[in-house]
Amino acid sequence: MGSTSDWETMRHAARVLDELDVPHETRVVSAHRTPQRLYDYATGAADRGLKVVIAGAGGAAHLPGMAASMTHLPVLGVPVESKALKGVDSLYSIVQMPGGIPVGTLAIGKPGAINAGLLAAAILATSDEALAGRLKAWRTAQTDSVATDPE
Ligand SMILES: Nc1c(C(=O)O)ncn1[C@@H]1O[C@H](COP(=O)(O)O)[C@@H](O)[C@H]1O
Repeated sequence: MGSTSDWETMRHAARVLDELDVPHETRVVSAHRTPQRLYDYATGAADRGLKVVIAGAGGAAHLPGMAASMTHLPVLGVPVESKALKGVDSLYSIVQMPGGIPVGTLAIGKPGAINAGLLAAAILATSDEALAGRLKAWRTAQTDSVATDPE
């Protein structure tokens, strides 16, 4: 994520990964404030064994796109809700990538972070049957938790 202030949003992605028992790491890396850290992180990600990158940032959210430009790993972008423009700026910054460098862009804020965790797990589950089973169980539990009556 681009800032420690994004953690309130991005912790929901980490929580989902915890629930699915998917090993992961969390880092603050900013294209703007720590460009060398971003370069080192993105160019070294695949060699370190990472399989998917979730990048959350707000405002002029260049982090996901810049990360995607420096790794062939799938990059999922989460637009963090900004104060001034409610995250529409973040969304547009992340989603409008030029053809050739994809970022899989999720919804603004908490739902996007949750879904980034689930989508990362789904990507990993294509080559991990045990994880696929845990993902199915997670979805079943969610279905079972939805009340039929609003009261
Ligand atoms: N969008 C980016 C990038 C980046 O794209 O590299 N680095 C920081 N930021 C964003 O700036 C917002 C405000 O950050 P502060 O709260 O630290 O001032 C955060 O949402 C962060 O993601």
